[in-house]
Amino acid sequence: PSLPAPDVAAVAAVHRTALSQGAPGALTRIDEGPRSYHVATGEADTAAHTPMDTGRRFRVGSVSKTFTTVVLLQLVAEGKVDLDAPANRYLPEPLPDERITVRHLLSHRSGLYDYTNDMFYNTVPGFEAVRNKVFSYQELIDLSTAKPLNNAPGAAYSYSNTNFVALGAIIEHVTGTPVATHYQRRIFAPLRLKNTSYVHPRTTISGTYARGYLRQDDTTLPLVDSTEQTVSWAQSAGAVISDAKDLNRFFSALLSGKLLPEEQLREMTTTVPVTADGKQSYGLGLRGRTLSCGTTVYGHTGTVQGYYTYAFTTSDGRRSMTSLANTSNNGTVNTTLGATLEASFCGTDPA
Ligand SMILES: CC1(C)S[C@@H]2[C@H](NC(=O)CCCC[C@H](NC(=O)C[NH3+])C(=O)[O-])C(=O)N2[C@H]1C(=O)[O-]
Repeated sequence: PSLPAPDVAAVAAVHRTALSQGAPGALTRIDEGPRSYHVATGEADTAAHTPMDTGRRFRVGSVSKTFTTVVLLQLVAEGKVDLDAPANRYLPEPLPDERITVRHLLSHRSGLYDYTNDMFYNTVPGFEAVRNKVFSYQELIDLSTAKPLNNAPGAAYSYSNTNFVALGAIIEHVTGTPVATHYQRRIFAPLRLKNTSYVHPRTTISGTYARGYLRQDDTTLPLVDSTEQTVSWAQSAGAVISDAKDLNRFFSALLSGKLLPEEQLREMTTTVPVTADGKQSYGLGLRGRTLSCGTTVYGHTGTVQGYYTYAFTTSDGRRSMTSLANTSNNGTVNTTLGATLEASFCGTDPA
């Protein structure tokens, strides 16, 4: 069944609302076959007053988790990793509970505590303390395992960056190759994602990009330019840089079966509800969202200092949308930006 045409006017209205709530700028790009729709609002750089445009790169935050999942599931398809084996079989140092499996990590059911809860409790001081730091995977895992598990392995969904740091460690330990190389060889190059990179621990973004602006906890204070950072606190859980065209191409290729064999794609898209209304779900490194028009889209969201991202596609990969607002620590903006999904896939004014 064909989808209603995207409501570009409604996307622009969502952007205007996000700006009224504190975002310096926003962009949305929708791709469907040869057609693409572009909406850019506000500024990419508030000092230079550079207008936002949809071709700018940005930090994608936890959308990186889907890239990490693709690499891991390709290793599963190659017989190098067993989804239901203990994660400790593939790690250089053991997690505290042998019952944690690779699948638990991919589906946020391990119970591993999320160290960013403490790291960023005070938003700007926490960010400033780590923005130029370089962590090893083990240092981040140790921060997590200093705290008890949130739940027994497999007993509940509890989102944790630690899971995807551990998955990065597994990829590197099993293959002896850095995740950056896997991303490049397995995803970026084959899909010709020319504006997508993993440059950890370099702090700068090359090419043309949107600057990111972090709101302070005291919201009466000015935004903090958070563009340059190592993102070493996240790495395989959040350090990819991309743009809207590449993310649309990535999610479209993924859901249309170009990156994973059928069996692994089915594992990835087998989702479990994570909200009471059942409209939001999580599979393996992949979010599902069922929209008001009944369409379910698959992708991921991202929150990294200065950048909110939504990147989703239809179950057949035919229509993809990426939206960015270049601010963060502003939940109102994040929720507002999510309304581009309704406008892009249901073609209606968001309620
Ligand atoms: C589950 C999420 C929302 S959080 C997770 C990951 N991002 C982070 O863990 C960063 C958390 C601190 C970000 C910071 N906030 C504070 O410091 C608050 N004190 C800000 O807003 O820039 C990501 O990305 N994921 C999002 C996701 O998957 O959508």
